[in-house]
Amino acid sequence: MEIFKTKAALKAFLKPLKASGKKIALVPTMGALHNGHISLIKLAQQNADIIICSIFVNPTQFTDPKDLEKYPRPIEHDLAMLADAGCNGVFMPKVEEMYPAGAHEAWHIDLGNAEFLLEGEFRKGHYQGVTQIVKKLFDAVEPDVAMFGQKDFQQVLMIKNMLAYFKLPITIITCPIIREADGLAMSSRNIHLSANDRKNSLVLSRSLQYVVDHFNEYSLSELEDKARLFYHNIDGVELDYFTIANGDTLEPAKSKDENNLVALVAAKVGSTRLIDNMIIK
Ligand SMILES: Nc1ncnc2c1ncn2[C@@H]1O[C@H](COP(=O)(O)OP(=O)(O)OP(=O)(O)O)[C@@H](O)[C@H]1O
Ligand SMILES: CC(C)(CO)[C@@H](O)C(=O)[O-]
Ligand code: BAL
Repeated sequence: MEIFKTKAALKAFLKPLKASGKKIALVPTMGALHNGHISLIKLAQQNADIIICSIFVNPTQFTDPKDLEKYPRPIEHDLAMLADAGCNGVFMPKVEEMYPAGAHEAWHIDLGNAEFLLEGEFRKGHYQGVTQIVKKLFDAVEPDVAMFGQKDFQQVLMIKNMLAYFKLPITIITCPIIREADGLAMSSRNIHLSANDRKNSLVLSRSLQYVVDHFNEYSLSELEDKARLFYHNIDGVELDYFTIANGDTLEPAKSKDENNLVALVAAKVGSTRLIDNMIIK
């Protein structure tokens, strides 16, 4: 497995591979890898010949400086996991490589109204930062396909909108959420959960599963009310939102007859903010 710290070195590696017709997949990550990330690598291997994983904790998408500072960075462990999974190359640039003029580089594109909903409401500007770095990663790799996890449901929508904005010829593949045996969605931030937080964290997947399982029994607002009740009286858990939304627009669902419905949740468990979702239909 090759390791690249500069765009130039990465491009030099990819050039002959592209010339010989190899299909390239990019798996963008912020590191602190777990089996959710490895599932993206495995799916990439089914869809391309050469897999590049990027590891970059992107400062411009963090709205909370403490969150950025304490983001886990176990790089040796990450490299071992990627080598084991058969990843071909790892791109791990420094901040200066991606933002030569500094991490305050200007960027603003129209991502549509969904930018301002849900995560966009709680992490203002987050998706401008995400699309800014993903565009830079796409420019560096020029992949045929790129893999993203459904766990960041809104992120996938925003990246597709960014692709449409720049008319980039890249196929986005959305990968299912990988969960711990008890239902908690794997996430790099789970490492921050105390033993008590870890127990409390199950409320996210349980409330989502409740809505999926009882979808035919109640109205949309009853389902949301019942799901939100799961969060009442749990010490140390603070619900940001629980919503049943249209999966294309992320606007609150108006009718149970809509085709593409998804339940999405974000909650603070102890001092760790977690997100999760389940597709209803
Ligand atoms: N449990 C999971 N199942 C499938 N894909 C996942 C999972 N967790 C993360 N991913 C995907 O991996 C990619 C990289 O995500 P990232 O490095 O931010 O990891 P993360 O675990 O989501 O961390 P965070 O704690 O920042 O949410 C994203 O496309 C994300 O959606
Ligand atoms: C896509 C991404 C790597 C951009 O920094 C990040 O938002 C993530 O890990 O989901
Ligand atoms: N996985 C999404 C990246 C973030 O939380 O900033």
